[in-house]
Amino acid sequence: MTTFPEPNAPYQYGSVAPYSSSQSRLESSESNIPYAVVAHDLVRTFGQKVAVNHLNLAVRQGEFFGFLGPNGAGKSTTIKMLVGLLRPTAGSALVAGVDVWKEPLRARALMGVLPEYLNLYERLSGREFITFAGHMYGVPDVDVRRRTEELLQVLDLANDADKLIVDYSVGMRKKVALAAAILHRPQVLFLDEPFEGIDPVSSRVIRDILRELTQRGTTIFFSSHIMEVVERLCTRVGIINQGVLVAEGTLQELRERASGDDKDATLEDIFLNVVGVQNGSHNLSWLE
Ligand SMILES: Nc1ncnc2c1ncn2[C@@H]1O[C@H](COP(=O)(O)OP(=O)(O)OP(=O)(O)O)[C@@H](O)[C@H]1O
Repeated sequence: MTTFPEPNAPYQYGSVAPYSSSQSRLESSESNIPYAVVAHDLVRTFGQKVAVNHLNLAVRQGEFFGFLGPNGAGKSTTIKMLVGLLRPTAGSALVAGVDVWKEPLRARALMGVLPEYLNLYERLSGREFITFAGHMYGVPDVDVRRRTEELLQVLDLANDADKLIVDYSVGMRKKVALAAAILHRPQVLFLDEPFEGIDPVSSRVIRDILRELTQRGTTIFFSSHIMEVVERLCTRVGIINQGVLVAEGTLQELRERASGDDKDATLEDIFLNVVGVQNGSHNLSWLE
């Protein structure tokens, strides 16, 4: 039996041992696996628009968590609040037991982030950028050099490693940003649409790297519109719609809740069901 909070129910701290510096992580009362990401009643408004509406979520260490939702649902806004890029209007966020907004530097050291819009140093080469990121995280120089070369190799960037990032393609930019996000072996990795603009070969390589990271204890929290990838990789999925977390669980749990008897329902079926999209209801009158 899981102890995850119900979607959008206020997160119960009573079910989680309080964090203390000596404990260095959150632990649930029923399981010894600590929570790696906790969103507690997160709210973000932009003027009148409520982009994220009292979102409660808890992801355990080592989970591969897929965060889904239609365009404009609030995925990126949530991720930005979780990683310290966008201050919540209300609520709090913990990463590896550290309050992201109270101890931002400590929290940032524990995470890797691939944001939606990549803000890269355009006048650095790919190799320089990855190396710079490693040094920023305090990784020893010898490890930075070895890991940078390996990452360039496996991500098929070696031949372009000395080219300036300004001349990189969309996919190359994403790969170099991913390399920079994982080089310091973060405890928690946040990826906003990591597979967008990525070719099938690199996509396979990235999937393998991400799987290996989770097998070695890294928690991955990622958003994607590519259902097959989410279905293949994720141990658990959350679906957000209009700022509200409308479903959350393993694929099996979501299938049972959203599709009833349909044991063969795909994640796409479940997603469309949960966000309330009807088949064939979007005809263009002027095409008739
Ligand atoms: N800086 C901002 N100023 C005003 N409104 C914003 C801002 N950022 C996001 N929003 C609004 O908040 C809502 C959620 O946006 P968000 O980018 O989080 O959605 P998303 O789920 O990531 O969408 P997509 O899948 O299209 O990337 C949208 O209505 C968007 O217009």
